[in-house]
Amino acid sequence: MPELEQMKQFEKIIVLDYGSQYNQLITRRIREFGVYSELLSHRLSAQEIMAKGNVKGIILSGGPHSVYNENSFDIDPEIFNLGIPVLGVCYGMQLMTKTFGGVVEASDKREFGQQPLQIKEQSPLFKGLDEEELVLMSHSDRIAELPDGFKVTATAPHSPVAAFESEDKPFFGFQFHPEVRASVHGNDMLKNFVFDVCGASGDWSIASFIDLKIAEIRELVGDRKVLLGLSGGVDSSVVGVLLQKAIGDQLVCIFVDHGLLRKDEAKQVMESLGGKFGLNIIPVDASERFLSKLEGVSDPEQKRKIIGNEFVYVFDDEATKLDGIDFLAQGTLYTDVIESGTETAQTIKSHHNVGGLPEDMQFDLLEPLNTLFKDEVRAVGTELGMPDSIVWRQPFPGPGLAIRVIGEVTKEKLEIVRESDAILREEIKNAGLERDIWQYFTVLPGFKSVGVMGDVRTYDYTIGIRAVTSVDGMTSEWAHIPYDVLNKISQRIVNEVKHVNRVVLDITSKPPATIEWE
Ligand SMILES: Nc1ncnc2c1ncn2[C@@H]1O[C@H](COP(=O)(O)OP(=O)(O)OP(=O)(O)O)[C@@H](O)[C@H]1O
Ligand SMILES: O=c1[nH]c(=O)c2[nH+]cn([C@@H]3O[C@H](COP(=O)(O)O)[C@@H](O)[C@H]3O)c2[nH]1
Ligand SMILES: NC(=O)CC[C@H](N)C(=O)O
Ligand SMILES: [Mg+2]
Repeated sequence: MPELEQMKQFEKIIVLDYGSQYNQLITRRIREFGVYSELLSHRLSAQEIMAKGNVKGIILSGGPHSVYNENSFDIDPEIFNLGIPVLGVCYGMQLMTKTFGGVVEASDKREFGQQPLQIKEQSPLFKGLDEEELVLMSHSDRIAELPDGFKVTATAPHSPVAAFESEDKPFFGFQFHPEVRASVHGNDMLKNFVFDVCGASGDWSIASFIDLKIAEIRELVGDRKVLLGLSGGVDSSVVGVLLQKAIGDQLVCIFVDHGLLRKDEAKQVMESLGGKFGLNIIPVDASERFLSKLEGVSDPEQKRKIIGNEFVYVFDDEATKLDGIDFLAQGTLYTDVIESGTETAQTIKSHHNVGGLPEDMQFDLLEPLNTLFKDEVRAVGTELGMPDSIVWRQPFPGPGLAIRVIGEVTKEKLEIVRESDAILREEIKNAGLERDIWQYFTVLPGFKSVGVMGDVRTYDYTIGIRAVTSVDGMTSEWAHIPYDVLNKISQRIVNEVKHVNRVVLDITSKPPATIEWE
């Protein structure tokens, strides 16, 4: 997307990415304070950072590496000559230590989990806090020698240097992670950095995000045409309404029925988004195409890549018919990007819309939400005037039921998942739990077991129930559905869905599991 003059005026806190699991949390915490924040590659030079405009502060994230190893991620030292405050978190602090001539070494006492932090010195970052605070530690290196001109401001049981700062420059380091909830007052420390040290005033909001994106989209697209992959889910629907505001009838939406949708989904999407919002939607029935490509394939990553590719080929075909489409818009979120793997983060699973895209794609991508998390997208939708019935829909992954039939996908197995999922959804709705549970669905693990029905031996499939609570899909807990509701769901599935004789409940959080089974 083009960098607009308008964007340059907003105050910014830049987070440099050293590969931590939590680094994206730093940016969203700061955005929650009403200050724009963006996660950028640690390879950026001081000059490239300044080109973003109105940079108020820089945060160096944590990361899995050790600064004393060869080829560990480095920093442009000029960043420390910009006159801008810098906060290093964990790896970031250790990198600062190394840059200023201190010593970092492997510690014989590793620290993982909540630890008491003893605040030893006045520091603007600890304003309003107690002398002892609980913080989350996750490291195995320690600062053995302070760099010149730095002083220790806090200690922890195994970290004599748990926080430090420069005596005369606005440079700070935390060995702990202030961005996670387990650091009880971590948010206050970040706020102190952003407002008191960096002097931000808080000029950012969801409304300004929308205005800015609309301006960016207009500038980029001009009078050309955009094709949006519209699934009826929250993300692409919000992109649809945003694009319609920005470029009106230069937008065409394609809704693909890949044969992997939930019961009645196609009908509902056309009614709710085509009707009320007047989005120009072309439905495409591509089920035979997808199902034949998936035949005989059981590896989850391969399935995801086939589906991602096929989506784009369908979009290509439709674009050829329409003539003159330059952009493919998608409702990609930050979660999709990070889980698909980045320069610094591992691939957890290739989301069809990111890691599953073919290399020979004809379009330029337009993904206005790709720095946001699901709850932020919901706030954008509400701000755009979209109803709760769309904004609060549970997420449904693009690869659909294909990643809920474990292993090879067949029509028979899809039907079992589809029918059992419809029962689950109906009963969750009847119990009034729709808004309490973030996502809920059934999976078919693919093995058979023995049962007895009406005195007859059965040898049939098991259905798994997966229901989770979450804020943004990055982490989740299993939802505690009342036993009587579970009982009803189980009875109905075994009675009403052919070839199922057993129902089990998935009681793992994410991590260590993920929400979907593939
Ligand atoms: N059936 C489909 N037809 C067209 N595009 C699709 C379809 N399924 C997914 N996509 C595209 O892939 C993107 C990613 O899918 P994803 O499921 O993450 O988002 P969503 O469906 O918009 O929202 P939600 O997460 O609430 O389901 C969508 O935003 C959309 O652009
Ligand atoms: O559009 C999508 N394309 C995908 O390939 C995909 N894989 C997972 N998901 C959804 O992302 C959230 C996190 O899922 P996981 O914990 O399973 O990784 C959950 O909400 C999942 O449903 C996907 N969405
Ligand atoms: N979480 C981190 O940033 C860890 C940094 C470094 N690898 C350590 O173990 O100390
Ligand atoms: Mg979806």
